[in-house]
Amino acid sequence: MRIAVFAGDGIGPEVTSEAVRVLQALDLPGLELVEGDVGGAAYRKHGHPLPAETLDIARSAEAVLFGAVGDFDLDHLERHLRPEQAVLGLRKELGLFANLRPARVFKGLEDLTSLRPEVAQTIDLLIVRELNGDVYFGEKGMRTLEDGRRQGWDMMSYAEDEVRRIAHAGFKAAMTRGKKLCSVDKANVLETSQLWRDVMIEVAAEYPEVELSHMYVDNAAMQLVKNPGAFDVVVTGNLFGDILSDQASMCVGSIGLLASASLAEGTFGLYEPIHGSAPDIAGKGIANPMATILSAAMMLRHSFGMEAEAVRIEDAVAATLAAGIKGGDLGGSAGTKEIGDAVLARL
Ligand SMILES: NC(=O)c1ccc[n+]([C@@H]2O[C@H](COP(=O)([O-])OP(=O)(O)OC[C@H]3O[C@@H](n4cnc5c(N)ncnc54)[C@H](O)[C@@H]3O)[C@@H](O)[C@H]2O)c1
Ligand SMILES: CC(C)[C@H](C(=O)O)[C@@H](O)C(=O)O
Ligand SMILES: [Mg+2]
Repeated sequence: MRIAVFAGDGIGPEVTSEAVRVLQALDLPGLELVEGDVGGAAYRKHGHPLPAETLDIARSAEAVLFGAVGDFDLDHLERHLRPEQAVLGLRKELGLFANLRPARVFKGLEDLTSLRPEVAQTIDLLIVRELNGDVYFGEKGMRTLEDGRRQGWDMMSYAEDEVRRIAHAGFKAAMTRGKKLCSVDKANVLETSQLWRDVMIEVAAEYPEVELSHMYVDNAAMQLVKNPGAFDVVVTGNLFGDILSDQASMCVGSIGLLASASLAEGTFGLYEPIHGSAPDIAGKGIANPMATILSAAMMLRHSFGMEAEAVRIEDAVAATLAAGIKGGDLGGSAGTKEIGDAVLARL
């Protein structure tokens, strides 16, 4: 079990080390952890946010555990040298096109979300976010017009095959859950979304048991807080999925709880919390490591087929929360390591 560990910037190393402690506590056969530099930390050391040796480590591993990247002090750099390019580069280079972001309410947190408890407790959804295309990876640029105004642009596009493979990921996920798939787009305005919708309808023919619906992203943002229990699996593009998943995190209590898996075809995957490097709380030992610990559980399930071990971790996190051990993000006072200790004790 060769796992690359890329802790990154800000709270990345703090939350990643708790997830590593959890993996080590499980006595996994042949567990080998290989660290690599990413993000601002890698830029400062190697002059690049995703050095070739880091990419090599990722390619030599069966899975990657990723913390977070981002460093506001490096925002002046050219875009290709900024810390965020590490995660974007890994997603692209490793063909990680399917990003699974589950959100459900843990027992004991119903009163702590941004929703009314009776609404919050209905949530159990999965966002399947396309991760290799959209406006993220289209041609982009900045220029000065003749009249001196600056203009920036980012090309939004999807090719049919890119939509088709994420559609299959969405339908397959729905088959393992409530058999409801809501495709979120902006087809009333965007050609990209019209193609997206057409392909979703085409692929639906291969999954007759799954009920496919379509929703515009603005309505989806509203329904996510009004009636989130109506969603089972949501499949959407890169940008919409980024935004909706942060929103979903507050519907279940905190961004410190949402894990994710970024998957290629096959079993390889990169696993990371959906949150960033949180510079405002970095170095204080107060970040919630649960999203990263839950990402490690997703890794055991998807990349190593270790369902029982994944459930053990998820149950230990749930039991920790049920015991009232919470970080500041959930109105509690437990620090990063204390939360890690509590999860370990319950393992
Ligand atoms: N995948 C990634 O590596 C990733 C994801 C998102 C943002 N970023 C980067 O992170 C940097 C900061 O971005 P941002 O502030 O917009 O988003 P963020 O997710 O880092 O933080 C948003 C807010 O949530 C809080 N928060 C986040 N994670 C938390 C945790 N585990 N426990 C408690 N509180 C937590 C932060 O303190 C902050 O107030 C930027 O450079 C951004 O580009 C990276
Ligand atoms: C850091 C950034 C590039 C990234 C994204 O937009 O995908 C982040 O917000 C995420 O959700 O993983
Ligand atoms: Mg995001």
